[in-house]
Amino acid sequence: MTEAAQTREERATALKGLGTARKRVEDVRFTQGKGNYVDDIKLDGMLFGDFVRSPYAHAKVLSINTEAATALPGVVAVLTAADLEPLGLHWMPTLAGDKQMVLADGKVLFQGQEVAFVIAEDRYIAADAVELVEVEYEEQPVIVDPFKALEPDAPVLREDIRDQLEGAHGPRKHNNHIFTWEQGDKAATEAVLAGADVVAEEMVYYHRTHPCPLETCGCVASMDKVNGKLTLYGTFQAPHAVRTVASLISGIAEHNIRVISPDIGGGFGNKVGVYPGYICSVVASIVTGKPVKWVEDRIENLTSTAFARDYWMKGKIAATKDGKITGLWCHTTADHGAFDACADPTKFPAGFMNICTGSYDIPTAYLSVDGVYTNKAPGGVAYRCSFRVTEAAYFIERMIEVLAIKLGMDAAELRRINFIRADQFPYQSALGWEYDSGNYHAAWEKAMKAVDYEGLRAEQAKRLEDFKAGKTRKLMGIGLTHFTEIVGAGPVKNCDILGLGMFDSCEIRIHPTGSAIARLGTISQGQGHATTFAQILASEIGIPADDITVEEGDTDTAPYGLGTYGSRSTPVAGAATAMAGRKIRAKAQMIAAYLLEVHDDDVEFDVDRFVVKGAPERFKTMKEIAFASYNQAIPGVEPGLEAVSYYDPPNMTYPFGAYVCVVDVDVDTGVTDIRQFYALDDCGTRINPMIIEGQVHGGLTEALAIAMGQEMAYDEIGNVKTATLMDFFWPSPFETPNYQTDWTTTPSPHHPIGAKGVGESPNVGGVPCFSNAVHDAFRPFGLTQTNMPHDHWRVWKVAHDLGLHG
Ligand code: PCD
Ligand SMILES: [Cu+]
Repeated sequence: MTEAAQTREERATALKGLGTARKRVEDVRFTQGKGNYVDDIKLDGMLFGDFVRSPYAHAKVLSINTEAATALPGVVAVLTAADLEPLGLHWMPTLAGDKQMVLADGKVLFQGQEVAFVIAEDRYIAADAVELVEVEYEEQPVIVDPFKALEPDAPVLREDIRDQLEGAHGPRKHNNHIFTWEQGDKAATEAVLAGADVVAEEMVYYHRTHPCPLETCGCVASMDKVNGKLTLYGTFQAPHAVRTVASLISGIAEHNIRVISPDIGGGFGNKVGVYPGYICSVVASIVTGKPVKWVEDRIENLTSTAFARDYWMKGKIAATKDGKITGLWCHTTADHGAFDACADPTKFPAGFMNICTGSYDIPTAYLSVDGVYTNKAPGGVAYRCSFRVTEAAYFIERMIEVLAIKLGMDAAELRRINFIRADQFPYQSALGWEYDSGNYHAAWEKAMKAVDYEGLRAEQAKRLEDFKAGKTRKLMGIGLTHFTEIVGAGPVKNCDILGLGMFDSCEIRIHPTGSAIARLGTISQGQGHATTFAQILASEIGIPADDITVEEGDTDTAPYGLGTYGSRSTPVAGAATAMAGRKIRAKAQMIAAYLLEVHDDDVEFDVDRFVVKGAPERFKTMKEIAFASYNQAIPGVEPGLEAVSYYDPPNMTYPFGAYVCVVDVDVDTGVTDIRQFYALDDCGTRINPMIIEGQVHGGLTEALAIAMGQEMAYDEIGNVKTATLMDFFWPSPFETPNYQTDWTTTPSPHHPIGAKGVGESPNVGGVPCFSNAVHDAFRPFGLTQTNMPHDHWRVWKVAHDLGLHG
């Protein structure tokens, strides 16, 4: 037997399990253009839908005339709110407990809002017909500023809930107010602020941006009237939740709905929500009896689907004169746009913003958030961050810098003094979280050493001297960040979406010849789940990763799960995968013992086999055991080798990282040159180092985009100024710096394999790091805070306002 000749190590290597830089199995298809995306789906007789959208940000809809459009040859129907109303589908519930118009019902509330849905025989006819629909609007005053929205005489945006004093998250204090969310101890925090040696205060704005995935959102709805089954293909990050919601909204029994997320070209939170296009396509398919495809274009994606951030965070941070932080206070004004369609676990209307004490041991803290309606697109998704965690990290990492300035202290040292110490974990934060594990000081020192922090500061001082002496026009900035993420939503006890607990699942079937299929409740959008989840299993059950198929995204076959976002797949579905694997192994142990004619306890697992304790030459490989499970009648053991696990995590996981960015800023042009970026990530046990590195590169590049240019900008009458990639910054390899990646490993104590998420971390840590670098360059000239994105114009303006242009 060849297996016997191999060493233990060789056998382990052959599995390509945990820790292996295994090449992504999905890329064989993707790099050959053989992916299967929603727009690749072509069904017999398929029709195409397209939207008439509002050019105004706030207007009454006086009339809609569809005659000319309907008369165009090839047009099948034009739907308006009046057509959806009898079905009760002209409005739909949002994930945040609000409701949203599917098609304009009497008025429009943001530019790009869906007004009518044209269904035609092809995509081009549909687009032509859109132009023929005549809508009469009466413009209304527009509010794009959340502070103005709360003024006493502000126009009422949401007529439908006018004077309604109670919202989904408690009392409303104004017609444009959505909720107030409070965490922590207000009185104690205010007392600390009042008695502190030093208090630094700042308004930190995290601008509105958009996930803008390469593939826009879309779906194909196919109602089979013969068997009563609806199949819905779509770019869904949570296919099972979509099935449940579709059933609840449409009244179609859930077993008659099949939701399929095929390959997805990037999600980044954009594909978590439910959009009018999905509802309209389903209705259109039911009405016409034909499959209906709807796929957005880029402008539609940017103007109408879920945005991210738009948080105005007013902060106060208190410390002793030698820099020990004593208290943190934050009030956030959250601009949610026209409808509250924020994607957060139900009990967290501002997501996990209460992780805003960051990596620091802050004894007293208070956070309040006011959600506000404005005439902008709805959404509020976690664009590469677990539910408002990037906002929280940006806030605290800016406040630390602002405090360092006030104290006249080095910002690296200020962090060092305040980090939660390794011996304090599990750490209970003042705003209610229990951090599972961390070693911040170790990560920080490793980072400082890797970049030669002292050396960088010396170089910076020299540069400043040269600048002042007129020898250079470039300033040097050093950006620092130590972030703590919170991912893995989440424990069913406090995390649900629309009442669905946020557990996740894995089901495994081992085939007679010893290969396997694993199905999960999550869905990859490019993360490489087919590669990594097979690796978890390879280590757990001793079957090579190459012999394990991982399948996700088809609700008819996959076990129920809440999907992929918030870096939850590894913490939750990854845990389920390990647990299901352990069930397989437990059964395999019984089978092995039977075959080896010893007691169950006398065999032990050894990489890819069970061996008789003390007699390693007597063993059965997992392959042999798999076959035996189908071929032998084993007393007391059911045939077959399958297992399923539904995993409810006991806690979140708390990945963290230490980042350093070095930038050269040309004060005359505002051009910034990121000359070094060092990123140390700790995501606990590392499943696939190569995938992790790719995730970090991707997340950092999105962070670069957001910090340095990407923005959803509106003018004062609500026109979207950045609706195409001409204006919306998408970094190319040209702007993207080289990244130096590094790691430490602090396993999660409660996760079965000790892994934490990593996909979002680089964005959460990256944005403050880039931004801090730009701020740091101007620190000697008195800059404490300026708004992102730090595009060339804004940077030039900062230099100008500081008098650096002579
Ligand atoms: N320790 C560890 C961790 C992790 N990992 C890996 O890595 C990844 C990731 O993971 P995670 O962190 O867990 O995550 P997930 O859940 O899977 O995913 C999610 C994320 O992911 C990221 N990344 C990405 N990539 C790509 N390519 N694409 C995409 O889309 C994306 N997205 C983004 C986002 S945004 Mo949200 O949704 O906003 O909330 S959230 C998110 C996978 O594969 C895994 O397995 C490993 O290896 N290890
Ligand atoms: Cu977020």
